[in-house]
Formats: sequence, C-alpha cells, structure tokens
Amino acid sequence: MSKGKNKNREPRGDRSAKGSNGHSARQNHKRMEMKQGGEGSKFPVKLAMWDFDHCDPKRCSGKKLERLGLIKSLRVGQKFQGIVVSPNGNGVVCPNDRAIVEEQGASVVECSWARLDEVPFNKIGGKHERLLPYLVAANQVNYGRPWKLNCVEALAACFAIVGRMDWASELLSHFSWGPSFLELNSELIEIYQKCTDAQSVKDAETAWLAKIQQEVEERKAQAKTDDIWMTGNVNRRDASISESEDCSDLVLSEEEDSKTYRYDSLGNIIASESEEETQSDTEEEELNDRHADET
Ligand SMILES: C[S@@+](CC[C@H](N)C(=O)[O-])C[C@H]1O[C@@H](n2cnc3c(N)ncnc32)[C@H](O)[C@@H]1O
Repeated sequence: MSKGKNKNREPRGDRSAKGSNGHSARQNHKRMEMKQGGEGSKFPVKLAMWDFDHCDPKRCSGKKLERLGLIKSLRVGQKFQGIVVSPNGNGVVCPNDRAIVEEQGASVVECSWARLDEVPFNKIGGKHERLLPYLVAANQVNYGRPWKLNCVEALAACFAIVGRMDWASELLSHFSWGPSFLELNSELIEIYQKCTDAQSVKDAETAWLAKIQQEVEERKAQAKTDDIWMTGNVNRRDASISESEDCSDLVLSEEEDSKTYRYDSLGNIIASESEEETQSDTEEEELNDRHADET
C-alpha cells in the first residue's frame, strides 16, 4: 500500500485520542517530525550532507548517520538554508546562530581532509557557511587532533555551541566514542556557549590557545627543573664518577656540600687559589717522584 493512500487513515489504536486539530497524537507527532527534521527524518531538526564518497563507508560517520536515517544527502548544485559547517566557511559558529540552527538545521561536507581541493565548494554550501573554533576530535581515527573533526562531531559541535546540548548528545549517542567528544571539550564548549557573535567566539578561542601555549611552556620549564633534580647538578658532580656508577656515590660529603663554588661562563667550576696551590704541589711532588724513579 502506498504512503499516499495511507495518509489520512487513523491509526488502529485509540481512535478517540485526537488533538485540538482533529488529528491523532501519532499523526501530530509525525507532522512535527516532518516540519522539523524534514520528511522521514528521525532527528528533530534538518541534517544534511554533500557526500563525495571519499571515505571508507565502514568508518565514515556521515554514512552511518545516513544509514540510521538521521541525515539527508544533498546533490552538488543544491544549497542548504541552515548552518553549513564547512572548511570553506568564513566566520565561526556562534551562539547567535541558534535561531538559524533551530529553524533550518545544520549540514556538513562528507569528504576526505586530504582531498578538499576536489570539492566544488562554489556549487555547494549556502548563505550561512561556518568554520568551527578550536575543538579536539574524540573519534578513533583522529583522536586528540584539534580542528579536524569528523561529520558527526562537527554537527554536534555546532549544536553544542548554540546551546543545544540535547541534540549534540543525541547525535553522538549513536557512536561508542561519541559521548567522550563532549567530555573532552566540555570546558571549552562552556566558554563558547557564553559568547554571542562570531568575533566573541574567535576572541575566546585566541585566549584559550594562549592559555594552553603557556601551560606547555610551564610544563617544559618544570620538566627541565625535574631533570636537574633527577640527575643532580652537573657542575657539582665529580668528573671521575661515571654515569654507570651507583647514585649513592653522588652523595657529597658534608664538607664538599658546604663549599661555595665559582663558575666560569661555561658553567665549569673555577678552582680556588688554595686548590690551585694544592694541585701544583701535587704536580711538583709527582715530577720529583718520577725524577727519583728515573735516576
Ligand atoms: C572532511 S570531513 C571528514 C569526514 C570523516 N570522514 C567522517 O567519517 O565523518 C569532515 C567535515 O566536518 C566538517 N568539519 C569538521 N571540522 C571542521 C572545522 N574545524 N571547521 C569547519 N568544518 C568542519 C566539515 O563539513 C568537514 O568537511
């Protein structure tokens, strides 16, 4: 039986459960789905993608969304009214995009990152093409990599930034690693959600990048300090002690430890005058001994 013939039939269940518009609850639910996610969509808002078949269908998140009936494929030449999350975007997704997302949905470009130059960006897209700000991938292929998200992460990121965490979570729930995307980026997502326009998201991104850069510098400096504590101060090490010797040999005597040293510009210890005298006395004695041996 065709869909059309079935269109105005009441469901077999409770015929008395009709809404104020005279349709059954089930019919009204179906009408809401069609209004929001588009015909046949199982998602509350329209999801779409241009699929260039670059990826392994088993690993491709866009294809999986399609198999689940959550996303619609668009042809080259077709434009999309909602937010187009795209490497070709100008400006980033921001909370001010919420109304567009809620009314028109979101789309992505399913292609390989390595083959972006083959994508005819002039024949796809729409009025609201956007980049995503700094976020880190949690998928198994690119785990930990910033910016290069897969399609489901990109859509979820768009929903999360505009404050639709419910849609972000729902979409990601179809992937075993999915929920970890929101966990991994939770702090940053909260920061972006507090922004307004694209510029404020860019500013938040810049501040975040400066913060993580500073943390990297601090960790490097800390690692250097830890290294010195681990190996001991090389300037104080007795040159006669080899690397392979037991660490307990590096413990300095109290007398040695209380000495103050002077260093040259290369960090070598400069022998004190008394030490120089002792050294030359020893050299003289050695020479005398050798002379005595020879004679
Ligand atoms: C290049 S495809 C790779 C898809 C991958 N093969 C998969 O399994 O989903 C990822 C798409 O997500 C969107 N996307 C991901 N990260 C993005 C970012 N930082 N800015 C803009 N769009 C992004 C774009 O639509 C992009 O084309």
